[in-house]
Amino acid sequence: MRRFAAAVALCVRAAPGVFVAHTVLALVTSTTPVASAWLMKLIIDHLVHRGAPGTLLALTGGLGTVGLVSAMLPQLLQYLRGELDREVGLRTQERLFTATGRQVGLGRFEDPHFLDRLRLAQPTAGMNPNDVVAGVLNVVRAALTMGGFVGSLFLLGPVMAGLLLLSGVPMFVGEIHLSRRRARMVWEIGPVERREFFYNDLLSNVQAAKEIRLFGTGGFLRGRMLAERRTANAAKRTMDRRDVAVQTGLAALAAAVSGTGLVWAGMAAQRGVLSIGDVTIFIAAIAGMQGALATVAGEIARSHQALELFGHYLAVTTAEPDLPVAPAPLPVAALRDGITLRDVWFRYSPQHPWVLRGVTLHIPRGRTLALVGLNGAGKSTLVKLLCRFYDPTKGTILWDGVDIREVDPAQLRRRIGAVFQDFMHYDMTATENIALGDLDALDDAPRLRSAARRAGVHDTLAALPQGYETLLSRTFFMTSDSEHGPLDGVALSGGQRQRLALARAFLRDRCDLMILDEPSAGLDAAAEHEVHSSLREHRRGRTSLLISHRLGTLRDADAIAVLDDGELVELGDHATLLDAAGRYAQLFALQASGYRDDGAGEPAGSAALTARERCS
Ligand SMILES: Nc1ncnc2c1ncn2[C@@H]1O[C@H](COP(=O)(O)OP(=O)(O)OP(=O)(O)O)[C@@H](O)[C@H]1O
Repeated sequence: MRRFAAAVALCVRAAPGVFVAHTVLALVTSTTPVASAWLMKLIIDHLVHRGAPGTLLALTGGLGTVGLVSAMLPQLLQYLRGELDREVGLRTQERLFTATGRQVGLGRFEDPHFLDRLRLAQPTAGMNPNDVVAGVLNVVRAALTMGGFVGSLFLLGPVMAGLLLLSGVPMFVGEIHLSRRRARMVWEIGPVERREFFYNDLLSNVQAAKEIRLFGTGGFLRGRMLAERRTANAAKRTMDRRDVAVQTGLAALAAAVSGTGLVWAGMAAQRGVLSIGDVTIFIAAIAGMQGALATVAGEIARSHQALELFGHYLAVTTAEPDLPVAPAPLPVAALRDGITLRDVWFRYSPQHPWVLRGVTLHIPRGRTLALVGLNGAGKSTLVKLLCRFYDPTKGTILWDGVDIREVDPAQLRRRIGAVFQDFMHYDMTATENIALGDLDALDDAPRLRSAARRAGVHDTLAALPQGYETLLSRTFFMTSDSEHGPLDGVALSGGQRQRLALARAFLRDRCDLMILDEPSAGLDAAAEHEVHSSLREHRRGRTSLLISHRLGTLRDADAIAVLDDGELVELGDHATLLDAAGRYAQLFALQASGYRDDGAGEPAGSAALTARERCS
């Protein structure tokens, strides 16, 4: 009932006028079969008893009107139902994605159960709260029709009417059983269908197309996709067979009951207990009631299934935030002192190993801290904690002494600019790709251009066919030009995309903390130099966290923190760390040896003094 009430509320809010019109018309249509059956009986009895011609005219006129109404209403109802589906679908989609957007962190997007529910809860996957309401409305309509016929039958043969009603009981039980099993099957094959979609997406995705062609993995992936489809099909086939068995049994029962009814009516007419008109309405009533019973049972089953799907929607839209939000969050003021990590321990879940182990670190305001470490050392994880995509498992992160769990996450993030290692490229125009860093700049061309200039991508963008308005994707057409037809978008190179991501981050130049996780990994040597000079300029006097495996680009950072398997093992500036002859010095010497022209690579364990002499 709670789910049903929520579905009705959603439909009413989405399109109140259409909802009322649809409901009223649907109820009116339920009365037409009974009305025409009675009019038919009256006409036949009238003809048999040779009644007055005026009455006959009125009765036939009435029957004609009812016929006209029942011929026209279904089309109107169908249109209203379509309109309601569209409006309710739109609102459902809006509420669903507003709710997922309210999730504070990333945890839910790594929870397969949540993702299964999210898929089932989407109108595009067939879930529409209107199905729940329309189903219940159809039940009411069929029940009204049935009520009319039951009344008629009770007048003619109460025993027969009782028998017919009783035959409805196994129908309900059977249909509800089927709908329960179907809902369970839909839930069980959810992960299978999501995997199928994953392979499907891979096989139609330009990024994956290169490797798939080169490694010749198309057949393998296609096989995997089809295997998932077969698994889903097998589950559906089992369900359909069960459906056929139950429905056939129910249909046989219905036929037996109506056959018995007809035999009884024929014999009663022979004995003179029923008139010819009575027999006519009896036949219409039996057929109408059987139809209505089947409709009621079928619609109850469908509504039950729609309610189950709507349950997933409610579960997603009312899901608790994955990270707790303070009831009265503190405002996040501009950074005055700095950001502190105090004994931070983190693992992605209790089943995962520790990724950060007791990290204590201070990033003073206006300074640049560089993070160094081998692959998997925990650098990007630390960044995600700073942005509060996850909370530390133990320990705290303080923004000017305030635990970031106490502040509004959206406010905190407005104070942070970032280029992530796995930065995004959007299949949108160049303007939009940059402006997504700060939507206030969407119509501010000088700001967008200045950010692009600093990221060294302005000349590339300005030279595109439509300049900054060029679509940076080959997946869609640009808007059609009536003379030349649809225009192709443009694909940027990897390095150009990275510069675009940098421009997006530069747009937030007023932010308090700039995080750059491998900002130049895809750039050529000249571009890297250019971008790092620009970054150095941009960082001046700002608080920043810089991650790079190219240690040469970090040497002018105010401090360098070395993470090893989640532990902070060294902290100091470039010179101090080289003198310390530890992990950093080893890594630096190893990397620098690759640039020497005597061809001798520096072995990993060599003395750091040599490294300092040669590299600093
Ligand atoms: N979402 C996640 N769920 C579970 N484990 C994760 C997740 N993201 C990262 N990890 C694990 O956490 C560890 C640290 O990963 P992280 O990305 O922080 O390393 P990193 O130092 O940035 O490495 P790289 O230099 O390769 O970018 C790795 O062992 C990784 O497998």
